[in-house]
Amino acid sequence: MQAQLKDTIELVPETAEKPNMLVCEDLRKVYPTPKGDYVVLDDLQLSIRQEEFVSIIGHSGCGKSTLLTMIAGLNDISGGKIYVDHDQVRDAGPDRAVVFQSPSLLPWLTAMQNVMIGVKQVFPGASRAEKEEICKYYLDKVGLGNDFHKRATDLSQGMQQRVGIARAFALKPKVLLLDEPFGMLDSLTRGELQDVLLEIWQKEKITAVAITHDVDESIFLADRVIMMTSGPYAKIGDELTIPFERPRNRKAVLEHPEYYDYRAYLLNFLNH
Ligand SMILES: Nc1ncnc2c1ncn2[C@@H]1O[C@H](COP(=O)(O)OP(=O)(O)OP(=O)(O)O)[C@@H](O)[C@H]1O
Repeated sequence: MQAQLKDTIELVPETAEKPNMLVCEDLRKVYPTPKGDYVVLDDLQLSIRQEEFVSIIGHSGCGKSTLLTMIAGLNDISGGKIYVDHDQVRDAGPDRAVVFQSPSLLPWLTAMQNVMIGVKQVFPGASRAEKEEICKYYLDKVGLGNDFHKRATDLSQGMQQRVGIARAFALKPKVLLLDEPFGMLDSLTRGELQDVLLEIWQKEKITAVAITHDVDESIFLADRVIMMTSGPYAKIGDELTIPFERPRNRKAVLEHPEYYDYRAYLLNFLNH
């Protein structure tokens, strides 16, 4: 299989059984710099189905985080439109939860209190017991069932990122946005957290978009890998559907006869 750069990636028309959850239309981002305007993204088209898990790969600096933060409503859009569940994105909102590389927990608060901050905002009408139930449920799911009351500062980096994942899912968002979520972790912890993420995602079926530099991770997580061209004027260059059955088993994925073809296709894209 040879990776070939497509001229344009068109928006895929949605269907009744697979409606779009996230759409980027003619998206453009320009950063003003002392040397003049820098056009990071231009004419970018992307549509992601409800319950789909998409990975985004591309060279460093091509604009992946810019795209994700624009979807999150944390970064102004210079042109085009973004829709989540058919509503136009104008600023940040609880329908989009973000997991960054560093979870940025409040260090003096416990794991539970850190998750509770968002839960209080999203479920203001729920009783204290109900809110605690939500926090405990997701902390338990990420493997912190015995660590609710540990302060963030006393948690390892991997445990802190587990809290970050619990915090994001606890908001019950429509779209989960992950920006290199495991980039700072050792490979063993990284693998463990990929499994944790997929296990909860499998249950919740929240539409998810994950940026990663790791080709193997992009395949393991996603139903579709989106490849971004290098900037400036970056756009979606190609995409690859990953048809492996779910729930995914790492060993089965690695042993799948087509695994190395997919891997080679993605590496070939990145090397050109
Ligand atoms: N606030 C800003 N002002 C000016 N230029 C910026 C700003 N933020 C990002 N850039 C530039 O925009 C380009 C895209 O940055 P971005 O962080 O989105 O890329 P990326 O693909 O996520 O990179 P990486 O993979 O290294 O994290 C880079 O050239 C970066 O230097």
